[in-house]
Amino acid sequence: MHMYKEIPGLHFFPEFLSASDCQAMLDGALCIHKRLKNAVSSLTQRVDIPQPQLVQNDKDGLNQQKTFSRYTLPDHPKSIQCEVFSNYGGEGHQLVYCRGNENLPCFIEIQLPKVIEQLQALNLVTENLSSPSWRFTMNFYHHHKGQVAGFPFHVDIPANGVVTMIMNIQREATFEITNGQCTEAIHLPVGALLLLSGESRYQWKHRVLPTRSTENKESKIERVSLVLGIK
Ligand SMILES: O=C(O)CCC(=O)C(=O)O
Ligand SMILES: [Fe+2]
Repeated sequence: MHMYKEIPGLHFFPEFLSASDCQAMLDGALCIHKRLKNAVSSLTQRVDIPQPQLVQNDKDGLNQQKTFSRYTLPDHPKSIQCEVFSNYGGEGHQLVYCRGNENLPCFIEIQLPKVIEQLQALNLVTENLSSPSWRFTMNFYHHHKGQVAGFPFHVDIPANGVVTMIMNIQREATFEITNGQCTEAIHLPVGALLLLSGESRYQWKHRVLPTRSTENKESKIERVSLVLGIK
């Protein structure tokens, strides 16, 4: 594990997931993506998602007005609900949000024991996290104008939980985190887990840089990241 002493609450595990875990999770996420494409939304609406104060005045930060569509999907043996935001962080970035334990896809449920064990080892599972409520985000970054889309500077919204955990499962990326005075770039290999808690989660903002693509197919999904939030 790596810690950055100037960034309290950030824990970095470059080799948390095996190649086969990553592949299984990528297959699971792409399978859900495919089902979403063929499904009919039960609701489409505009919402205001106020961004945390720290980033509210950023001119290239996230737009607070969002449009999302809600879907119910089969995920054997249950069915799950999710909300789909196209172009969440900008063009080419699609965010799929599953709120609550009942809406966790099976492919991520089976990874939870390992994640919980890690949280316990870090002493992050305190009393109010002992029966956690999970949030799960799938980020699909598409090929857009010669690049793999990124995610501009933001602070994860409070609703996403007190600890957020990013799993990098398809392709490497550069993650950047800053508090205005200090900026750290962290290279995320495939299989990495980056855990944000405390100050790093609330007082620092982060982003993922777009990267040059090696492909040439507009709209192809080139990077998937999965984010678990616990509350
Ligand atoms: O894709 C990533 O690596 C980061 C995603 C992220 O910051 C988020 O979902 O809030
Ligand atoms: Fe984030």
